[in-house]
Amino acid sequence: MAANGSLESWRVPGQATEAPAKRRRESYWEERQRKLESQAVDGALFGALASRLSAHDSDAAASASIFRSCCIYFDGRVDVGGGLSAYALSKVARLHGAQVSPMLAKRRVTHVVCTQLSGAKERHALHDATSAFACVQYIVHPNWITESIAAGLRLKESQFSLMAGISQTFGQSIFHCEKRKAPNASAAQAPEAPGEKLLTRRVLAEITAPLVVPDTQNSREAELVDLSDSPPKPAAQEVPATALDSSQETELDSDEECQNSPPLVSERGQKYRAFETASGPFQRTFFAEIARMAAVVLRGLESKPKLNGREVNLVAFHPERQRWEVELKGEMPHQDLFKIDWSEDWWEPMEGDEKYSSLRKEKGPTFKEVLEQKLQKQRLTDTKSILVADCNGRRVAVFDGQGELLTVLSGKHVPRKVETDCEVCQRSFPLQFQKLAPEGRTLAVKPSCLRTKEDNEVETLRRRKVEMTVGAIHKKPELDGQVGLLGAFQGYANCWEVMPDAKALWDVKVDGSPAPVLLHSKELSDEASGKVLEDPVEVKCSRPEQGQGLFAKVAIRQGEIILEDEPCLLAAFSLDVTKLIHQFNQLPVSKQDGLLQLSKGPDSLMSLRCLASTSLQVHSRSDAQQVTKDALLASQEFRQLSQSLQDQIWNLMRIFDSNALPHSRSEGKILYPTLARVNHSCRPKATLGDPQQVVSSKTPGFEPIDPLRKALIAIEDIEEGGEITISYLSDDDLLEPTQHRRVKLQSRYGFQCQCARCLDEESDKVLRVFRCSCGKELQGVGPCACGADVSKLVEAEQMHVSSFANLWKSLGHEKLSSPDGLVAIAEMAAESNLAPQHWLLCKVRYVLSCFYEKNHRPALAVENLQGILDLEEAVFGHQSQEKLEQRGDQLVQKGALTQAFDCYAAALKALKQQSPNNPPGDARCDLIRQKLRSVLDAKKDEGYPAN
Ligand SMILES: C[S@@+](CC[C@H](N)C(=O)[O-])C[C@H]1O[C@@H](n2cnc3c(N)ncnc32)[C@H](O)[C@@H]1O
Repeated sequence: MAANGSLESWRVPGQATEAPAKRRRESYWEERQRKLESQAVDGALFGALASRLSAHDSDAAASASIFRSCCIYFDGRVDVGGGLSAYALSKVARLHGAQVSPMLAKRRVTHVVCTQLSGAKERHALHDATSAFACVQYIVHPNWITESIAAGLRLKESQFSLMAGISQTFGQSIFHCEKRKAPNASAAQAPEAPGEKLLTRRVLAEITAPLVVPDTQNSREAELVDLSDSPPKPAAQEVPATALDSSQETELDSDEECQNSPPLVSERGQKYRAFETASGPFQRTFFAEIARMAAVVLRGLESKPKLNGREVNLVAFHPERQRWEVELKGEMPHQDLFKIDWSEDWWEPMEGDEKYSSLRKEKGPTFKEVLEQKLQKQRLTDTKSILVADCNGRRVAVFDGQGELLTVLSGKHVPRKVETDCEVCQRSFPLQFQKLAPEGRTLAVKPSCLRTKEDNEVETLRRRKVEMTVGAIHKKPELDGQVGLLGAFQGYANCWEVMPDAKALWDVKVDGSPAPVLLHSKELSDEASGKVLEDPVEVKCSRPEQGQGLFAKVAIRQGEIILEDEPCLLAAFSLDVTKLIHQFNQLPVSKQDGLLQLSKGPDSLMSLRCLASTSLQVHSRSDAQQVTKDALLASQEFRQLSQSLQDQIWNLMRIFDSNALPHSRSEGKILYPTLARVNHSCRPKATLGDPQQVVSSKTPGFEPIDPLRKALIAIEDIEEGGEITISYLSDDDLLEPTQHRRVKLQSRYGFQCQCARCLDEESDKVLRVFRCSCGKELQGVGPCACGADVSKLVEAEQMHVSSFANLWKSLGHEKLSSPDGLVAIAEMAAESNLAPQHWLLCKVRYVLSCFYEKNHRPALAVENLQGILDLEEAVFGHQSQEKLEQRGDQLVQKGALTQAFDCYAAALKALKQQSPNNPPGDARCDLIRQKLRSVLDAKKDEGYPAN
């Protein structure tokens, strides 16, 4: 086991290979790169090797720069056929100025050294060769290194290129320049994907051949494409080859074939070069922008014949699919101001393109400024609306009403809402999107496309309808234009669940259940006000003694599900430390950081019973003992860790111990990151629930709902800004006076409760009700008008409380075999001036009630239950659904069906008031309804009318 100072290094053997989150992976590779770079190259050893390769003493200074600016990645075994190993090659290459990368890092690795390409790698390389964003320049044989060293200079890669070898199998040398030059030969075999906007390879050839370079070999343009009314055409051959920029010239310089190829030049003066294969039909690799506004007419489409004759703009060529993206002309909705554009992740403005240079600048004109300028210039009239098209949230294209591109903006300049002061268009343009006609461009755009519709019946945010317009969600175009209801707020992820609404306007079913979609609050806006929805809660400082807490940012109604939280750590009560740390290590760094901020509680574990692990033998405590760090230190393995690692592990255990919650579907405890911020109150505003409704999804793009998520439900109205609290104690414990509650909280959770109820000195009055010997009722301990000695009342109270506690300890609730002990306490308490509504009497009688119910003495059960129901009413202002239901059951046993019916009805009402939307409540409601029905049936048998 590593003894360094990082939790990450402390992994469970055999589990470390599980796929870590992306950021972990990055940091892993960064770490490896750092280590690699910090390893010194043994100059004597590898210098000697280099000398042997070059057969003469190389000039150290000159040879050190042979591979300067090369970053090499060794792919697979390179010593096939008796060559040097990747290890030795990397050392000599580094000795000669190269950098070596442990992974094929994008835009970093310049040379991949390998002896052969597998089919997959070959396809990848071919794809790269046609991509505008190829990351590797050369794929070379290891001899390139050894022979360069032997020659004392960096030899031309083309002599060692594996791609050149492949190109020969095509009968023509098409891959002289490894980077960005070849058509995607392998993609010809790629399956044809369906899609409205992607045309087949045949049509691609039909479109491109006449458009850019007349193809003398395959002159089919006349029958295939009619360009007569398709302005503007890119002036493909008008700009001389000398206009090539220097970087491209460098790439092309050694390549005769490339120099002979005519360069393609866009309207904006950007330079591209087309390459061709001898074997395939004449085709070209365009970068997106050259084709962007090029217009052609479609001919010969078989799959979509009705599009034949339509004018389209070419948008981009996807070499891997051999398809063009095209834009159908004339589809821009003129009345509606907005239009969807493409998601073109691989489009970027070219270096040196003045028109687009501002897009990359940190500072520059804002979208509003540019738009205003453009609008002024254009002198738009009312009949000329503007169109704002979104490119996947990264760029916004602004068109005038005629479809002319006015400007394109990206990054910071893309606002959510555009406001213009323009004379003509004094309007604001929220960047929302409209669905185009079916053949229109409807590619996925960012999920910023949701808006809410005012729902008159239900005012709360939660119940608003959300309309998803075009391309609302990546990968889920089937939801476009559908309507759903906002579901639960997901605390940690800051997401709302968008659930299908009651009218089932969504047709999205997963495993027979509607699938939820997670969207950030900021992706949902109110149609009426244009306001982006706010998160309903925030974590902020509570009272100083309580640390942080969860607060309502909007008013929350009783019964609302405030949020649902996903589990992030899970452990059995018998905590396996190693597993806990392993789980922690698997979390994304941001989540780890969040967890480490949580409150740690006392410096001992309060709820975890025992520590056990295969690799960390730390054993248990008796139930009464608390686990301290010393228990861990008893383990030799733990002692071997560095001090800081020991502290981190101990802290993590404390955090888990003081924040984890039980779940009805789990045997252990679970840490919920947002719920861990909810403080305790003895008069709680909310409660926790385990949602029953579990949706598992096998549909790509849909996340299944985690069955272990936990809901936070308001049990009272919570005003905006109010703290949301729950009770860490049971309902029965809450019916005890402050001192008792505080002792319990201290012993179970290690804190002194500072809730409003505990701080209110008067709050116990309602629980401690005495009857003075003069017959007067006293609320709380205070002098009676009759002058009687009240200290006797307090003494008597203490005595009865401790005898009840002792009896309870010795028997336990379940083991009660006779009511005698309890009856004795109740009688004595009543004699010593405790009023019937005193909390102790109510509690004693409640236990008696349970006993009698179990022993089929319903009349006594009913009689003894009433006290605690009254006490609940007095303390909380309502009776608990559980006890009402229990009373209903007892009354049924007693045969008092009418009263039982009333009780069940009250229980149902209490439950619905508490949680009208609560999934667990639904199941409980059903149960009570069933009971109500059976009471009705029984009453019918008795001859009562069913209503
Ligand atoms: C689950 S955490 C609640 C969030 C915590 N306040 C925080 O800052 O992360 C439980 C801890 O919060 C504090 N706490 C919660 N309710 C409290 C209360 N009513 N009075 C005092 N401290 C409280 C205690 O320190 C307790 O160990």
